[in-house]
Amino acid sequence: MSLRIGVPSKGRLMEKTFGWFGARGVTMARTGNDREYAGAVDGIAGVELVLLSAGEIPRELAAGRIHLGVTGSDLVRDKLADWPRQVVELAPLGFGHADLILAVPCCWVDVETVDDLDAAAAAFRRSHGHRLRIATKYHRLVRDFLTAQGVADYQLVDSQGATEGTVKHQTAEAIADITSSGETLRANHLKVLEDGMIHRSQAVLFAARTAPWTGDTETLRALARKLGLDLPGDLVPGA
Ligand SMILES: Nc1ncnc2c1ncn2[C@@H]1O[C@H](COP(=O)(O)OP(=O)(O)OP(=O)(O)O)[C@@H](O)[C@H]1O
Ligand SMILES: O=P(O)(O)OC[C@H]1O[C@H](OP(=O)(O)OP(=O)(O)O)[C@H](O)[C@@H]1O
Repeated sequence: MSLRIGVPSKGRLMEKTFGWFGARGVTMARTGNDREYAGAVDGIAGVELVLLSAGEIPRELAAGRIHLGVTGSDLVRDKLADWPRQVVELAPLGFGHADLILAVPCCWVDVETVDDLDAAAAAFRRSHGHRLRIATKYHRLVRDFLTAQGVADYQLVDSQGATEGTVKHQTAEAIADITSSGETLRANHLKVLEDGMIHRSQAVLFAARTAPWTGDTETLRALARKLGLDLPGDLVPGA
């Protein structure tokens, strides 16, 4: 058996993950040609690198097909129901920062807070005959946030990309999406609600509660020592 660790297969998340492990004596690299999703780990025995889409890592952890995985804290919370039952956060990695926010058109001068949005949503339904539409790919996080704020008079519209454009294209009235520099929001004439912060995300090293740890306990202990991590007592009995 080997301990399988899932890492984003491309872009900044992959490079920064390689950097984080490399700084702790665990060298990760892609192998083969540019398009081949194969990887290798040096500096510790018994660890297998699995290159995956960041969005699929939560599901692979929950299924126990990988033991450890690096992905955004937003993706784990959105893709897994009751995520703390399925995975454990071993370490925040200090990169991949992005805020999941709720935003409305800048020209909605009376809407600055979630309460204002609630009032606007009720008025919108009365005048348009259908619920105000919020475009997002983060369905679970947005629903949970709005439920906690007592907002119910809306509908979610699925948007898997270019979400800020949905308002201009009239497929939604508001959006919930990731922002980092704020450039895309500004360019699309959208403003973040004052209390519209849904989740502050960053890349996190997660461990799967359901992975078959038996046989990999030694490797896990050695890796945790190398990375300077404390393992939660209930993750692997005896580790
Ligand atoms: N500016 C940003 N834009 C989008 N995602 C960002 C940004 N900054 C950090 N992130 C984080 O990166 C992660 C998304 O990564 P990525 O887009 O590679 O995933 P993905 O959608 O699964 O990719 P793909 O399916 O194309 O492989 C999320 O956790 C997100 O919070
Ligand atoms: O605040 P900013 O620095 O402008 O970044 C935010 C934008 O970046 C992401 O989009 P991405 O480029 O990943 O494309 P997408 O629209 O396909 O998700 C995100 O969905 C926002 O649209």
